[in-house]
Amino acid sequence: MEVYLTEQDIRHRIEELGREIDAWISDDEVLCVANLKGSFMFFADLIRRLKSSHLRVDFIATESYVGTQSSGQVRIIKDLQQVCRGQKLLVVEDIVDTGLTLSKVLEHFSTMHCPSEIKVATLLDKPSRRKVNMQADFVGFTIDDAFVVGYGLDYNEYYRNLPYIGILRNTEER
Ligand SMILES: O=P(O)(O)OC[C@H]1O[C@H](OP(=O)(O)OP(=O)(O)O)[C@H](O)[C@@H]1O
Ligand code: HPA
Ligand SMILES: [Mg+2]
Repeated sequence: MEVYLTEQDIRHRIEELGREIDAWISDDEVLCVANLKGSFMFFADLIRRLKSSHLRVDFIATESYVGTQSSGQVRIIKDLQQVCRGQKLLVVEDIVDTGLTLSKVLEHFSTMHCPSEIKVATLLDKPSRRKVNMQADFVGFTIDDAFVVGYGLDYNEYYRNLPYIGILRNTEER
């Protein structure tokens, strides 16, 4: 496995992102939402950098990938526990690739919930593979077109436990 982003690279960037996101939250109430499963590690590390005392967390889950390919059908398999009303909402993603997942998630929040403002934080952005025009507000790293795993990201559910982000060159690797 080729290492693409080390634990230290990730930690340093999250400290910077935390400061940017704190400035946006200001003194307002915020609901931070992890889109599972991929974002669980980033989410845990990011929110512990945030200083707000008006911060709550919740989780949604989506599914669309088989192997290295998006099926094109994004299913929301878990929603928030409560309706989000009149507060800032931060969606936390591990990666924006084709943009299909983020598009579905934002549409879901704007139709089923009513936050005062929505922003998106993603650890990784792969703009070369976009199928829909989507842009996150807070981006950790803009990456090239390669299938990455680790730090929450999977290939057929494996590799999520790696503490770094690696490039899976050969899908026969495991
Ligand atoms: O921009 P896209 O091309 O839609 O890809 C990005 C999404 O795909 C992955 O989720 P996946 O569907 O694999 O579920 P998982 O988080 O459980 O791995 C990843 O965690 C993002 O949520
Ligand atoms: O590069 C990726 N790696 C893992 N999961 C993903 N989901 C979308 N893109 C990726
Ligand atoms: Mg996945």
